Amino acid sequence: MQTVTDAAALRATVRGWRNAGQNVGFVPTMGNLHAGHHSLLKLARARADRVIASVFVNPTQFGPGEDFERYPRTLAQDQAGLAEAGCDILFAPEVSTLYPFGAASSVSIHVPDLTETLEGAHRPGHFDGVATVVAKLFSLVQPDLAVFGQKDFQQLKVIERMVRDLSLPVKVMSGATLRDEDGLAMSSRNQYLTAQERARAPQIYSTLQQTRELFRQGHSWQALEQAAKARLERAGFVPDYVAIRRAEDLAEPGPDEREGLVVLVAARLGATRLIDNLPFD
Ligand SMILES: Nc1ncnc2c1ncn2[C@@H]1O[C@H](COP(=O)(O)OP(=O)(O)OP(=O)(O)O)[C@@H](O)[C@H]1O
Ligand SMILES: CC(C)(CO)[C@@H](O)C(=O)[O-]
Ligand code: BAL
Repeated sequence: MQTVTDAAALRATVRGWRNAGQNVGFVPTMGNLHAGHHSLLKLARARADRVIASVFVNPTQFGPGEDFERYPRTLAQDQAGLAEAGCDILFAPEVSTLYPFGAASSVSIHVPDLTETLEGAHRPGHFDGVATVVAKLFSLVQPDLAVFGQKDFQQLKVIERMVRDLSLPVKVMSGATLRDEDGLAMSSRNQYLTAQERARAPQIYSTLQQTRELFRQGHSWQALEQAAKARLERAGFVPDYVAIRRAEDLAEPGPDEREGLVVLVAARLGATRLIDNLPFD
């Protein structure tokens, strides 16, 4: 596996592959890779002749006071894991490659509606940063398909919407959320948890599961949101939201709507903010 930092070198290699009739799969990440990322790579590998992963801690998707500085950067370890997982190129650009005019002066992509709620409401500007950097990465890598995790459910919807609205020639695919044995969704941020917090963290997933079970038994989604929030608070979390939404567009369901819903949560445990979700169908 080659590690490439230079955009022209990346383009030249991709052009060579294309001339040889090979298609390209892409897995964008912020690094500190775990089995969840590797599962996305495997999906790309199964559907593309060549696979590129990117590692880039994107400054424009972090708000003031968020963890941009302390976000774990483990490039050597990531390289080893990606090579083993059958990645052809690791693209690890400098900030100046993605933001030639500086991050603050970048062209910015705003996906309306979908980004005004949930993560977007609690992390203002976050999805502008995500949409912008993903569009830039797509432009540099020019993949035929790109794979994103369902763990970042709203992010997946935002990217699908951007790709469709801008007619980008990329097929967006998604991979299921990989979890530790006790149910905690794998995430680079889990390592911020103290041992005591780590022991409590699986209650996010058990709360999602209980919410789905009670929904299937006929409880109303409004009552279940309140119950799940209270349960998390009792367990020592500070929830930003627990929301039952339409999976398709993240809109609030109608009072009697029972199909195609998903429960999404973001909650703080000490200094760590965790997100997770569970589709009801
Ligand atoms: N547990 C997981 N299972 C499957 N995909 C995942 C998982 N965690 C992250 N991903 C996906 O991997 C891609 C890169 O995500 P990212 O590098 O932010 O990883 P992360 O571990 O979620 O980090 P963070 O803690 O910052 O959210 C995204 O498409 C994300 O949805
Ligand atoms: C898609 C992404 C790589 C853009 O920086 C990031 O938001 C992530 O890792 O999910
Ligand atoms: N995995 C989503 C990226 C972020 O939280 O910034």
